Formats: sequence, C-alpha cells, structure tokens
Amino acid sequence: MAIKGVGAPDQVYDGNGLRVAIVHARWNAKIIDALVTGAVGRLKELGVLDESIEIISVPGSYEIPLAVQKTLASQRFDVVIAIGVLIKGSTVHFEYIAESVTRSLMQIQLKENKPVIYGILTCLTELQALERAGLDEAKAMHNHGIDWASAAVEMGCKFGD
Ligand SMILES: O=c1[nH]c(NC[C@H](O)[C@H](O)[C@H](O)CO)c([N+](=O)[O-])c(=O)[nH]1
Repeated sequence: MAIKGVGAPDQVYDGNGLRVAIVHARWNAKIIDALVTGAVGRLKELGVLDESIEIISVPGSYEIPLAVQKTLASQRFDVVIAIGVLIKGSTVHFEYIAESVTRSLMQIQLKENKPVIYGILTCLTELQALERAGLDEAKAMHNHGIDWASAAVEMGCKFGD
C-alpha cells in the first residue's frame, strides 16, 4: 500500500451550497489548464454547483497571494483553491517565489479565517510538473487538482463559515 497521499476522507462531504474560487497563475499554461480542469471536475462530482465556482487568473504564481486575499475579503466565497506551477530554472528566482507565495498563502488563510487550499506545484523539472497534472501518459500519474478540490470541499464544509 502506498504510504504517501491524503488517504480516504473521514466522510463524504457535500459541496452543494459551497462557494468556491479558484485563483490560478497562467505561467506553464498547459499544466495549469490540466490542474484547473481536474479541480473543477472533482468539485462538481462533490456537488458544488457550476454557478458557485469562480475561476480567476493572474499572470504568475507571485501574483496569487494578493488575488487570493482580495477574493476572500469579498466575503463571496467559503474556500479558495490557489493553483500555480513553479518550475526551477537556472537562477534562484524559483526559490524566492516558492517561499514567499507559500508563506503568504498560509498567512492569508489564518488572517482571513477561511480555508486556502495550497495548489502550488514546486517542480525541479517539467516532467515532475507533467506527472502531477496527470499529463505524463507514460506513468499515468495522478492529477493533483483532484485532491485539491476534495480538500476544498472538506475544509469548506468544516471551516468555511
Ligand atoms: O507561476 C510562475 N511564475 C514564474 N515567474 C513569474 C512570476 O510569478 C511573476 O508573474 C512575475 O515575476 C511578475 O511579477 C515562474 N518562473 O519565473 O519560473 C514560474 O515557473 N511559474
């Protein structure tokens, strides 16, 4: 049995009535599109209504925290899924963005007292990103967008008030 992974949910959560925002970067669009598609499909499987899902895009992962903060401050959503794909280049740019975005998203969810699901892939290679978006047919890896949507419905039901 695989060790890594979220494991079975403690119960099935009904997303009907939940208002979910997906804030995603556009950098590495092929991978982003697969992750967002996976997340939206899972949200609907769990009962979230189409009209209760809002998708907001920003240029890159660095822009995600401000967009998430503004989205939550609108009081129009119970939970936000932040989706970005950082792929290591030849400089330390990757590290600075990854650290600051991750820290910021944690701070925002605690400040706004609303769940922010962490969907930032921090990959050392393009292949790692393709695998985690379920795009590497060779390995049929799992689309992490699905997991983030499941987490969003659970956290929205439990703590999204
Ligand atoms: O989302 C990403 N943004 C990236 N950079 C753009 C950054 O997020 C901002 O959009 C940009 O710096 C303008 O503020 C990336 N790289 O630089 O490699 C990346 O891999 N992923």
